[in-house]
Amino acid sequence: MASPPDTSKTTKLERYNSYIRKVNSTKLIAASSKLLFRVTLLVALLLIFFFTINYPPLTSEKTFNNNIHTTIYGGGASWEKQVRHSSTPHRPNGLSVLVTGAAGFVGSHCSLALKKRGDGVLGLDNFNSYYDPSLKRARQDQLTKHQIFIVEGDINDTELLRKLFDIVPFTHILHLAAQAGVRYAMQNPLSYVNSNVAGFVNLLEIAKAADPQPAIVWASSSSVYGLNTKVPFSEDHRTDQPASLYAATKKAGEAIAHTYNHIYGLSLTGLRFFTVYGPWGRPDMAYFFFTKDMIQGKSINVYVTQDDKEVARDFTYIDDIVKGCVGALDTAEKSTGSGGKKRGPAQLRVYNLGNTSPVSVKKLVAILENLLNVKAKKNVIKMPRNGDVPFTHANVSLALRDFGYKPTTDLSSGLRKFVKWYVSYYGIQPRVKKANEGEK
Ligand SMILES: O=C(O)[C@H]1O[C@H](OP(=O)(O)OP(=O)(O)OC[C@H]2O[C@@H](n3ccc(=O)[nH]c3=O)[C@H](O)[C@@H]2O)[C@H](O)[C@@H](O)[C@H]1O
Repeated sequence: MASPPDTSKTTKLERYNSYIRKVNSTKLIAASSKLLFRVTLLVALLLIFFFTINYPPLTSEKTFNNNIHTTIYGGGASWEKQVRHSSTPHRPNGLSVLVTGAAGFVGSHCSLALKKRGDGVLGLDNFNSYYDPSLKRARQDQLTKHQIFIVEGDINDTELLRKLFDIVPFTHILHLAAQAGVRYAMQNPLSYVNSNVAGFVNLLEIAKAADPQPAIVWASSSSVYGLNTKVPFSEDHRTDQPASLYAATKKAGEAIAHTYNHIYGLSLTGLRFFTVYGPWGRPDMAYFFFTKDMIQGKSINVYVTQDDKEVARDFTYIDDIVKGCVGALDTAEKSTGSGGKKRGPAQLRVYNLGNTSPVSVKKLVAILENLLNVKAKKNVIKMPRNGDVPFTHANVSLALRDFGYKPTTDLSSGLRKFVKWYVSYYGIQPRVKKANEGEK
C-alpha cells in the first residue's frame, strides 16, 4: 500500500512562501508610498517653479547695456500692451507693420521712417552675433526713443509669430530678417538655409493662416543676377545662375514667394537691394571695414577680376532704399485669402532697388582716402572664388513707374554721411587736412 505523501515539507514551504509574499507586499506598499511621495514632491516643485519663476507666463526680461530692457519672449499683460501700443498707427489709414530684422541696418532705418509718418511698427529681431550685437542694441536704442518696441525672437519661432498675429491684425510685414553677406556663406552655409529659406517659409505659413492676411514686402538681393552679363540688370533678366549660396537662398525666396502667392493669395513684393550702405551700416561690408582698417593703418584687399579688370558695384544709399521700401509698402495691394484659403488672384512683384550708377571698388577706396585723409595700404588681388560677382548695375525703371523710386545720393555724398556717423559713433578724432593737402 502506498504510504500517504509527506506533507510536512510542503506545509513548511507554503508557510515560507506566504511569509515571503507578506514581506514583498509590505515592501511594495513602502515602495509605492515612496514613489507617490516623490511624484507629489515633483509636481509640487513644478507648480512652485511655474508660478514663481515663470509668471507672468512665458515672459523673461534681460537687461543690456545699462538701460535697454528687452523682452525675450512674451505672454504677460505688460508685454502684450507694449506689442499693441507699438503696432498701433497714429494717423488715419496708417499701416500696422511687423518689421523683421528691425535691429538690422535697413530694418532700423525703415522702422523709424514708418513710425515718423504715423504708422504702427512692431520690430522682431533675434540679435544674433553675425556682427557686433552692440551695434544692433544701439540701433534698438534709437527705436526705443521713438516708441518702437522690438520683440526679441526668431522668425523660425512659430509659436511666437502666431502669438504676435493673435494680438495684432498686421496690415503689412516688412521682412528684412536674413542671413546677409555673400562671402560668409562659404563658412556657415546652413545659417543661410535656416534664415533665408526655413525662416521665410515659417513666416509665410503664419501670414497665410492669418485673418486678415497681411501684404508682405521682403528683401531679395541684386546677387540673384549672379553670372548674368546683360547690363543694366533688369527684372526680366535670367536669375538662374547664382554665384553664391547667399544668392541661391534669395532666389529660392523668390520662388517660394511665387508659391505662397499662387496657392494662398498672399500679396508679395520682393525688393532686389543693390549693395546698400550708409550710417548705422553693416560692419561686414567692404566700405565699413575698409574705413575701420584705413583709420587703424591696416592694409586692405582690393579685388580685381581674374583678367585684372576692376570690380564694381551699384552702391545704393540707405535713404534711397528706405524710400523704395516705403513706396513698395504703400502700393502693395491687399492679400486676397484668409485663414489659409485663397479667394482670388493676388499681387506678386519683384523690383530692383539700386543706384543705376556702378562705381569701382578702387574709386570707393579713393573717396574714403579723401574723406578720412588717410592713404590706404592697398593689396590689389584677384577676387577669390568666394561667391562675389565682378559687377552689378540696376535698371530701376519698374520701381520708378510703380512707386516713383528715384535714387538721389551719389557715392561721394553718401560716404561723406557715413564717415561723419562713423567717427561720431566710434568716438574717433578725424584727421584734419593740412593747408597744402588739397582735395584728391
Ligand atoms: O547687393 C546685394 O545683394 C549684396 O550687397 C552686399 O554684397 P556686396 O555687393 O558683395 O558688398 P560688399 O561685401 O560690401 O563688397 C563690395 C565690393 O567690395 C569688394 N571687396 C570686398 C571685400 C574685400 O576685402 N575686398 C573687396 O574688394 C567686393 O568684391 C565687392 O565688389 C551685401 O553684403 C550682401 O548682403 C547683399 O545684400
